[in-house]
Amino acid sequence: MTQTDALPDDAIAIRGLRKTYAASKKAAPKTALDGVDLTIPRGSIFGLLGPNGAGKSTLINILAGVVNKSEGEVLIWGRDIDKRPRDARAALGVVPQEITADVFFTPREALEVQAGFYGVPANARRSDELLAAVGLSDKADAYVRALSGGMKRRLMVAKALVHNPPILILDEPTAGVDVELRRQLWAYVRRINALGVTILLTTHYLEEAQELCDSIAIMNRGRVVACEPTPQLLRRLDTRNVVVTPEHPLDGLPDLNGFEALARPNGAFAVTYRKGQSSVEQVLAAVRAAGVTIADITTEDPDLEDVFLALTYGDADQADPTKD
Ligand SMILES: Nc1ncnc2c1ncn2[C@@H]1O[C@H](COP(=O)(O)OP(=O)(O)OP(=O)(O)O)[C@@H](O)[C@H]1O
Repeated sequence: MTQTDALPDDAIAIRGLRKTYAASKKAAPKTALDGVDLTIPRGSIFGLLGPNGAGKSTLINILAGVVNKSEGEVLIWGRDIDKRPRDARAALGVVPQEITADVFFTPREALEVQAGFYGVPANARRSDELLAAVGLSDKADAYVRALSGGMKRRLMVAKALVHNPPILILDEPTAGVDVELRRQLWAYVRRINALGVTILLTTHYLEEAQELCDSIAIMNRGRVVACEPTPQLLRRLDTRNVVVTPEHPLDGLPDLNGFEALARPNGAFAVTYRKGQSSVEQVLAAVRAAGVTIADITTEDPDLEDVFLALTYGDADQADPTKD
């Protein structure tokens, strides 16, 4: 980060981003990003969610300079990746998905080598500070091969920060990590964010996005289908389903005086109501008023998964994005 740049409001600003991978002998051209607009505010922990094939890796790889975009504008820390590619990339630290361990180095050496690679002068290096930030001070001189999986991941985070980038990208940081380790890693991500680093993370785990991120964008089939502050997204969850199994099979779905019924297997139907506005009692009254004798009822609280599915798979006419 150079001192002369004013702090931008947006850590990353993306407009009209498109990417079509060229056809190969075996495959037709593939549009991975289909007009993405995304703004990641400075200082945030921003989550990018989406099913396999949604375009998350393509987007991250364009930011990292590994994949060329087809169209659109990308500013990283206010720097256009077409006009100032080196400056733009210098503002990023990227932690890749796979653990890459430097088995012959100690964590401190690994950070020094990485700093050398980025041309960080010796007097500006802060290996010890970074090791402390990720909780590896007491392992500074251990062999990396002796570190646990979680420690190696934390070392990778420290390595991505050696050139003091204002933005850290974490690609699936906790894939395959157990719950305890996941929580530990989240704590380190929060700590780094508190030090002023903007975080962009991709994840398949809704729980992770919900816990960690102040804003969440959901991608599907190369587009952003939702982008909201996390509490706003969670407010969409202010609903509950009542699942009713009628005593006798119905000819069709009952008319429930304003409530909508959706068919469920085995002759049951579900009614969704907003918790603040109605109650189970009102739903059941409408069901009885429609002449339905109730054999059984259950209630369900939807979670982020339901919002996610509704947003990403809601359009039944579209092909499943996970099937190429
Ligand atoms: N090098 C490539 N050549 C051709 N098509 C590609 C290439 N890389 C990705 N794609 C296609 O682009 C689409 C988006 O893939 P991408 O990897 O960006 O999605 P993703 O959201 O990161 O998925 P995942 O969570 O599985 O990593 C997919 O249909 C994928 O098959």
